[in-house]
Amino acid sequence: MLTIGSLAFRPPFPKLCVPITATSREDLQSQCQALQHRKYDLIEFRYDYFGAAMSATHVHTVLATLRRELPHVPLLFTLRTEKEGGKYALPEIEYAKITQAALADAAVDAIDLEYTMSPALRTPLCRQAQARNLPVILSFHNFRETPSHASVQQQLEAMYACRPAITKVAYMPQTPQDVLTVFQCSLQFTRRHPQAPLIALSMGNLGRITRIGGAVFGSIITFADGVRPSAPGQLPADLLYTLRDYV
Ligand SMILES: O=C1C[C@@](O)(C(=O)O)C[C@@H](O)[C@@H]1O
Repeated sequence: MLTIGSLAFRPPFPKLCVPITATSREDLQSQCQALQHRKYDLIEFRYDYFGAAMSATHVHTVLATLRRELPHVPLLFTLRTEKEGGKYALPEIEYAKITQAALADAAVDAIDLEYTMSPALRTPLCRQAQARNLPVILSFHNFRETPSHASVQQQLEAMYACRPAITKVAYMPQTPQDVLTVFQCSLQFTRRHPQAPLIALSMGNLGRITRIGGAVFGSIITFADGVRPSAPGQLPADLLYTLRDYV
C-alpha cells in the first residue's frame, strides 16, 4: 500500500494536501503556525517560493525549521520549475542538486519530480528516492490549456511507463469540455491501471469541480489552500476537508 510518512492511502480517498508557499524563514514559521489550526492530511513544501535564497545547503536549514514547527506531518517536497508554474527560474542542474539534497534529508517523506526534466538528471534522482523508499510523484503541468483527450491519455501513459509511485497531471481548462476531458482520462487511466495511484486535476475556477469530485474518477490527492494558494482554483482547506466526507 502507498504511504507518505505516516499517511496510508487506503480509501476513503482523497487525501488533502496543503502547500506551504513561504518566501523566507520568518514566513515559513508563520505559515507553519497557521497550519497548526487547519485540517489536512499532508503538506507540500513548495521550496521554489524561496526564490534566490534557494540552494542545496539552505534546504536542510529550512527543512529543520519546518520540522521544528510541524514535527510529524507527512511532507511532500516540491521544487517546481518556472515553466511548470514555479516561482523562480533555475538551471536544470541546480534543480537536480537541490532535489538531491532534499532527498537526502530525513524530513522529506515524498518527492515531486517533473516528467519534462531530462531523463539523464531525473533517473538518478528516482533511484536515490527508491533507495530511501521514498514515493516519487511524477508530475506534469500545463498552465495554458488542456490538450485533446488523446494527448492527455498519451501523456498519462508515457508518465506511467516510468512507474512512479503516483502519476500527476494538472491542466488549465478553457471550456467545460476540458474539465470533462480530465475526468474522462482519469477514469480510463484508473480502469486500465487499477493499482496505479493518480492525481489529475483542472486548475482555475472552471476546474474547481475536479478538486471536489476528482476522487470519484480516481484522483487520490486534492490540493487546497491552507494559508496561501499555490495554484489557481484551490479551495479553502477547511471547506474541502468537510466536503470530502460527502463526495
Ligand atoms: O502540482 C501541484 C498541483 C497544483 O498545481 C494545483 O493545481 O493544485 C499545486 C501545486 O502546488 C502542486 O505541486
